[in-house]
Amino acid sequence: MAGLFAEPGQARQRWTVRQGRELLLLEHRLFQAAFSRQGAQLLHFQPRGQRPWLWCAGHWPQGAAIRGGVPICWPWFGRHPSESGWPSHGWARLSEEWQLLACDWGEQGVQLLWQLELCDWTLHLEAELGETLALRLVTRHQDSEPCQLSHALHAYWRISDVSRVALLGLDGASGHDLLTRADCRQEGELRIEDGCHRIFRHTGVLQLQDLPWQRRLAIDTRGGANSVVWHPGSRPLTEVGWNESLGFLCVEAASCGPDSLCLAPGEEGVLTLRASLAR
Ligand SMILES: O=P(O)(O)OC[C@H]1O[C@@H](O)[C@H](O)[C@@H](O)[C@@H]1O
Repeated sequence: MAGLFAEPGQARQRWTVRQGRELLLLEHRLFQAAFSRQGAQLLHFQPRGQRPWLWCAGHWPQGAAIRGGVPICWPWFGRHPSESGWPSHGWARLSEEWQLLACDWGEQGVQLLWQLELCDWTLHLEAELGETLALRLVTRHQDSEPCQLSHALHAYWRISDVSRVALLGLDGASGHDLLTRADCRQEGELRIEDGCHRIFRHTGVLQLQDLPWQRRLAIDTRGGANSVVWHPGSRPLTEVGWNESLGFLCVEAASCGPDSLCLAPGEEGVLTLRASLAR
């Protein structure tokens, strides 16, 4: 996101266009942040005096999802359960139809409300940015029948080097390892050797410890059913260089797989993700 905030005297909130995407830039006394309208995706968040908390790829392919920040996976996570041609992780992160309904400034931060209406569905993303970061995704539908939903806030956390960080708070948690296709149980801290894709049936306040950067982020995945940890390891990612991919680890809040939701008419599906600097 280098250069986005470089112009002196700019407004504290403004729209700009980068790589064909409409971006909302926020310049608050406590932080800088950027959202793309596509996907209502928080791409950048940096409290003053700190390193950025979120990683984002330098190149954003046209007509595809932006890899980085906090993509919203919705209304399904991963592959669609029955439609093999439908896009991975759903439509929300591809849509440019998101509307910004509110952006309220205060001394302690900014509260934003984004909305996407799609067929019978209404999706809201509530964001509270200040010294900490909080995202809340709320799904409603108007169908007369129950609807299936899986979703994730697929955050790409920026780190010094994926081989040098540890994720704490999952000791004893069980889940499913999608790389080995076997159930798994975490013992002690989680370190990434060559890739990771585990869906834990556990949520909590996880600590992403980054010793080279002397930083520990507390990532709160409570509010969903799962914590997901993903890194591609040596598997190449389209248009992301090898060195670039060492700089993130995805730690996500989700409800997916066997923990997907079945929303009765009028029922809301809610997912939250919060982060703060651990003291
Ligand atoms: O590559 P995408 O569609 O942005 O999703 C990110 C990753 O999400 C994970 O859940 C998938 O298992 C990976 O295969 C995928 O690469």
